[in-house]
Amino acid sequence: MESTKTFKTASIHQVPKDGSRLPLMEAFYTIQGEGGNTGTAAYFIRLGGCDVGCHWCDVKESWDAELHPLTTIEEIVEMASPFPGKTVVVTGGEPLLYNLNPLTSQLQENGIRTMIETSGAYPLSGYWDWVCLSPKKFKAPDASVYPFADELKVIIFNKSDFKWAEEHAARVGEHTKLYLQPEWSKANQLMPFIVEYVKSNPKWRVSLQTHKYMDIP
Ligand SMILES: C[S@@+](CC[C@H](N)C(=O)[O-])C[C@H]1O[C@@H](n2cnc3c(N)ncnc32)[C@H](O)[C@@H]1O
Ligand SMILES: Nc1nc2[nH]cc(C(=O)O)c2c(=O)[nH]1
Ligand code: SF4
Ligand SMILES: [Mg+2]
Repeated sequence: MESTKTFKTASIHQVPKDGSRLPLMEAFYTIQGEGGNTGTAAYFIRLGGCDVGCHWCDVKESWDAELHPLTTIEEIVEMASPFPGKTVVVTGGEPLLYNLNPLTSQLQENGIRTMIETSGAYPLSGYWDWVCLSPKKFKAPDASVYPFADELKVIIFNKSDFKWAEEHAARVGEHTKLYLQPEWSKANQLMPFIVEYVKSNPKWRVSLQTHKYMDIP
């Protein structure tokens, strides 16, 4: 089964507020590499557009929404439907820039579980089976998003980030799974500190970007 697809459409656009078309950067069937669902098959839908500006972002090509073709949600759902994993991860870019209600309701109507990767910088839209909240210093999460987080995944870039991680952990629900994930370019250097932190603070778990070690998308 083909796992990637390229698109050709106009590039300058305004994303409609009704969520009927979304700027699609790429979509691919792979293994969820991070967080609580690591190791499970999922179809990733990567939407273009992000104004958070993390200097270590591993997908800066996503930031400019206008580079990514507006695609109807019918087309997106049709592309996702054949894959046996029956799970979609909506990511970006920052997917909460957009109204995700129509996309997620159509996915769920087609028997597909819906998961999101978000910084939480904007209020939640969409109907979700799993919410991964990954807060950022550069644009704090909207307060309304914390209660919906199934997992909190904090990126550790330097040692002061552990304290910052605890501030966010204090804001999520008691059933939210807590993950510390090393920033990729500093992972080797940071791992010993993350390991010691989790050993001393066992409410946290380690999350690695396992897809990068597996050399898959
Ligand atoms: C590219 S972001 C897109 C979704 C959303 N904008 C967000 O930040 O959650 C997907 C995930 O990758 C993480 N991530 C991005 N760059 C990373 C890096 N250099 N090292 C480790 N994790 C990274 C983010 O924190 C987020 O959990
Ligand atoms: N395999 C794989 N797992 C992922 N988990 C979160 C990702 C993301 O970029 O949102 C991601 C990704 O890009 N690839
Ligand atoms: S919020 Fe996500 S997509 Fe946006 S810059 Fe940060 S890591 Fe990249
Ligand atoms: Mg990624």
